[in-house]
Amino acid sequence: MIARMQQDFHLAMLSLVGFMVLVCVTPYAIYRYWDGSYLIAVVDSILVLFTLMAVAYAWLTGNTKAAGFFVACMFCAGVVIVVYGLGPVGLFWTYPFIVFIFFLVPPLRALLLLLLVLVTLLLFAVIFPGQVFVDGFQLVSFVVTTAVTSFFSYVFAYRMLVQRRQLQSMAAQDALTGAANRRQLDQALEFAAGPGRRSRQKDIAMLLFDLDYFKQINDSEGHQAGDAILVELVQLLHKHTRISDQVYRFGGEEFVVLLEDITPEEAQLVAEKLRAVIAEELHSTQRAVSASVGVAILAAGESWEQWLARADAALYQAKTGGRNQVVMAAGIPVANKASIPAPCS
Ligand SMILES: Nc1nc2c(ncn2[C@@H]2O[C@H](COP(=O)(O)OP(=O)(O)OP(=O)(O)O)[C@@H](O)[C@H]2O)c(=O)[nH]1
Repeated sequence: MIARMQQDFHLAMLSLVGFMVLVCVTPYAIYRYWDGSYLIAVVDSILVLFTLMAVAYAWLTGNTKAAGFFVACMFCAGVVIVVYGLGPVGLFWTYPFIVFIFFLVPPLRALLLLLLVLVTLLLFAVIFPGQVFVDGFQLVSFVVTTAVTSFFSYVFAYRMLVQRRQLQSMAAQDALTGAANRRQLDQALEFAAGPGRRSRQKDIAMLLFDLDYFKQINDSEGHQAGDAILVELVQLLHKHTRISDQVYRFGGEEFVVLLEDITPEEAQLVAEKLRAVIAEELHSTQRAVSASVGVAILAAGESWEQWLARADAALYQAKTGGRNQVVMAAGIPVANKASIPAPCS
């Protein structure tokens, strides 16, 4: 449970808001029943109940966006009713509400919802004079203090969002090429070979690329020229694959492309196409650059380590067979055996 919250920021925030609502609002709901303020008591109870239901929904489905938006909208309606019902005393609830809402939805959406609440409260003030605000001075003080609180909450939430996105991309991407990094690859392979994916209709293919004689480019043209080749290679791989096909840096000058929902024949055609594109379009300042490719289709019951080892063995064969070629790994799923094309080179 803790691990899941550590991984999912929105789920953690939603759970925290749920906990705070339970602890802070429940005593008020009980007090309001005892006090005879039934409208507020019912509103408080609904807030607590529906917030807990939304948190449970987020935990069960993982859909924290919908749950957060639902709770935020409910809070908006709740705070308007509470302020209307309690009058000036209810205004105090607006401040924790402002902070809560920035934990639940993206900053701009939170700001728009807050604006909606403020406009509604001001309309109430016009339609029912004296019900929500004691006098004009209180109204102006309220508008200024909520505007300042909302603005600084927005700036803080926006900054957090930008930094979180930067951190996420740093943790997931290779800094040089922009390809997904090794950690992402390990997770993707583990997921692909895991029980959830076993029931898919078509196969999943791993294409393992290794540039040929790359050390010579580094040695003769410098490390920067080598870096530029790696960047260009990833651009080519992205350009000539589907958006859903992921490109990963396996390490050094080795890259993996995962092709989902594909047959072995199609995987071989794609690998061959990519090899040809690299041989034609990838150049250092002094020479053409080629790549060797090992292709492995995930076999039934196979672990991702075994799958990777087969792709690596096929790549080794491509290297020893003369480089600049594609080799299909042995051990392809029994169901597809009849349609396996012969190794091409
Ligand atoms: N420029 C650059 N070079 C890198 C990077 N990572 C690994 N390398 C280099 O890639 C080269 C890999 O060399 P080798 O493993 O000998 O392979 P190769 O020269 O490509 O030869 P074959 O793979 O056998 O065709 C080494 O010189 C590494 O220093 C990188 O991020 N940038």
